[in-house]
Amino acid sequence: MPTKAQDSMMIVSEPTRDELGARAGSHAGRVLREALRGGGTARVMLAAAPSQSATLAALAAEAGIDWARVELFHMDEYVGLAPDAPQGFATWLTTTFVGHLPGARLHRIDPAGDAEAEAARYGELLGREPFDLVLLGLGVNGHLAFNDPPADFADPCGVRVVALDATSRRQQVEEGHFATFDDVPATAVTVTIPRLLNAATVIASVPGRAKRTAVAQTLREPIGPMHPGTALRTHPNVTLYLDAEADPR
Ligand SMILES: O=C(O)[C@H](O)[C@@H](O)[C@H](O)[C@H](O)COP(=O)(O)O
Repeated sequence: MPTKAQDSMMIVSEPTRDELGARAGSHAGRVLREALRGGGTARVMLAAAPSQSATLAALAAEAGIDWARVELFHMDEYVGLAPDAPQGFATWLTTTFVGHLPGARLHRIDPAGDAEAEAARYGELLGREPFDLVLLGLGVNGHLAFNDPPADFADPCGVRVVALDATSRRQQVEEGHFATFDDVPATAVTVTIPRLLNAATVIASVPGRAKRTAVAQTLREPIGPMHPGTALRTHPNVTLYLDAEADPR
């Protein structure tokens, strides 16, 4: 499919979710092989969500990546879940992705315990070095990680505790992760937008009809806090992978 620039963002539209994943995963594989060339390490920031499944599956199948030299982080976690709860984002990532990669290390955000202290700890761990690669999705409300609108594009903090808005919590019920709205934790630890976008390469995987409005807003609305996804247009190296259902054009 043709690609097209929107502001500085490249857009790749594929017919299906699996084709989107194959294309985004192979892009991520190229970025990682390049980052690892010369024998160093690479730092990768991950979203943990169904929209990422096809991309992560394709990336896991990529050849020539020494996962023992890749440090993996995740961008958000619910507050108050048991550390092994199936809804936990670190647990989901371990089961679907990291557990299949020999030698890969995921730095987990701990959902139990003192959330403020955990946000501070994780922020320290991330430090200020840019990520080599960020793989992210877009919420139904346009969020990046758990930065719901209005999102702070200039947050001086790297990781913080946030209240989840109703759309974000409903999305989790609609996707089948929780039985009821009240079961979805009301707060989360999230990497902030400036820290998330402090990255050499950002690959956004956004499949599905439920995301079409959020994609349209991300592409067309003025850049600003009410549409967190518009922050992607401020970054020089973002590729947005869509499937036909998500593509509003
Ligand atoms: O899961 C995460 O790590 C992030 O909180 C979130 O930003 C997510 O990537 C989008 O909400 C898309 O989520 P879905 O794939 O569930 O639609």
